Amino acid sequence: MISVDHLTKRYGAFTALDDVSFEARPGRVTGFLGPNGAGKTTAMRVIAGLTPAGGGSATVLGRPYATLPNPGRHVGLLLDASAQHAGRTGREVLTLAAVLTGVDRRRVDEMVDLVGLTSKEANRRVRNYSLGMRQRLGIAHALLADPEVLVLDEPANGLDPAGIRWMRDLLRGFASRGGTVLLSSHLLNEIERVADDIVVIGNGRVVAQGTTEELLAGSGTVVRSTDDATLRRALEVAAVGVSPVATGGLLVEADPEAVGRVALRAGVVLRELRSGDERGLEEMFLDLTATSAREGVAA
Ligand SMILES: Nc1ncnc2c1ncn2[C@@H]1O[C@H](COP(=O)(O)OP(=O)(O)OP(=O)(O)O)[C@@H](O)[C@H]1O
Repeated sequence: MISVDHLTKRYGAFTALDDVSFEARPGRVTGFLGPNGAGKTTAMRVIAGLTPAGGGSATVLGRPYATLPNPGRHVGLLLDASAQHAGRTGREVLTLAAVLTGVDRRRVDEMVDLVGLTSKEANRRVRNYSLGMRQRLGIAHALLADPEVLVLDEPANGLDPAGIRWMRDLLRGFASRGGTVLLSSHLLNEIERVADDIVVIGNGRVVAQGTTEELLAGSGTVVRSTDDATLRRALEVAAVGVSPVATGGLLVEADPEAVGRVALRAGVVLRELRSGDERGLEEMFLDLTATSAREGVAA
């Protein structure tokens, strides 16, 4: 369990975190979303005791991280995949961490295998690792002591599609065994697929939070047909809210079955019919952070 309670953080006159409160619960993956500079890393650093809070508090397993006995055994951190000593091999990084946290060294090989690094790669110096390999090493490091809590800042960054899927399964498995996962990401679709709960942050403030289901509810149906104009008129006659999608097709405020029935009555052939969830989070994310997004500011 991670509890963040009315957290504030200022750098001079700049407010990086403004009264941020949320929880990441055991048995669940909590996705932490926000545009560049929103405050995600700052919040995670405060949670991990690396940056002092200006006000409010952050606790992990009921206590401030710094007061946990042997915190490395309880909390796996991946905050900066490039922070590992570049001159050490991956295996040395993990062995040193095992010694420091009192973990059986045999875990090192297990973790190397688990994250998909070959033995040869594990014996290579970290300075010669690709970004994806650094992330894999960082995940191995975070999991080494078999912690109850994972705090991961952009762990999918640099992973290839197979790696992203692997990490998704790994995090789901970790949570299903009762673990707590807090992960930040810009990959909205990825968060949508992996997270049970979502916290959206913009300009240092929490702008939305809830279960993924709650946040995506009511995101409607996306439909494409051979005659969108006719379908649109038929939907409007049926008093259903409908708007065009920039990339083609229509977004309809009704479930897929209702849309399919209207299309059937109108004699329109459908080419695509799906729940709007997939684009829902992106729309929500862009809407909620519109005032803080750089592109919005520049426009
Ligand atoms: N040590 C610092 N001194 C001054 N400002 C800082 C410091 N650390 C972070 N900031 C500022 O706080 C804000 C939040 O930064 P943070 O790194 O938490 O954002 P983020 O949401 O993780 O962004 P990104 O997605 O780009 O990594 C930014 O405007 C950043 O410039």
